[in-house]
Amino acid sequence: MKYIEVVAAIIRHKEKYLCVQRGVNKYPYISHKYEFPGGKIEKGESHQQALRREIQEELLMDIEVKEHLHTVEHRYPDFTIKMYAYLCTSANDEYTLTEHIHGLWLSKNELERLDWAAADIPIVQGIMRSKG
Ligand SMILES: Nc1nc2c([nH]c(=O)n2[C@@H]2O[C@H](COP(=O)(O)OP(=O)(O)OP(=O)(O)O)[C@@H](O)[C@H]2O)c(=O)[nH]1
Repeated sequence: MKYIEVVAAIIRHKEKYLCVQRGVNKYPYISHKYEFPGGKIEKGESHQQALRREIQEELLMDIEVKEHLHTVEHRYPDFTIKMYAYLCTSANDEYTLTEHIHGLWLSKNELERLDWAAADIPIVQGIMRSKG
């Protein structure tokens, strides 16, 4: 079973969190799901470097990486991911989607409205339970 390590950015700006939607994918359980921006960690990269690179590529956005929030391991039918989620901040709410089909800023209690990738559900629940 393929095993991949992924970083995800929980980008918070003015009490809202940036959520992005994937387009069609060869795996139906990934297609059109919402997720946090990020991606695979490349060889030799720190989590912080991978996050800053991925967010620059996917959103043309500069972020500041803050604390580690959660690590989730999830087994999909065709691969397993280990995902490290970090709280990040941005100077403003502007982004340009280069890979995703939709993006939106939601407050904590609105997050559960979206159809999240299965691996993200524990992360979303953790954010919704968190204070502040
Ligand atoms: N970035 C990100 N990926 C997630 C999340 N949740 C989740 O299951 N994933 C999965 O983790 C993998 C992330 O790798 P990626 O973004 O580099 O995937 P990709 O297939 O677009 O990249 P590739 O074309 O280089 O293979 C994908 O299979 C994605 O579906 C999430 O919240 N953020």
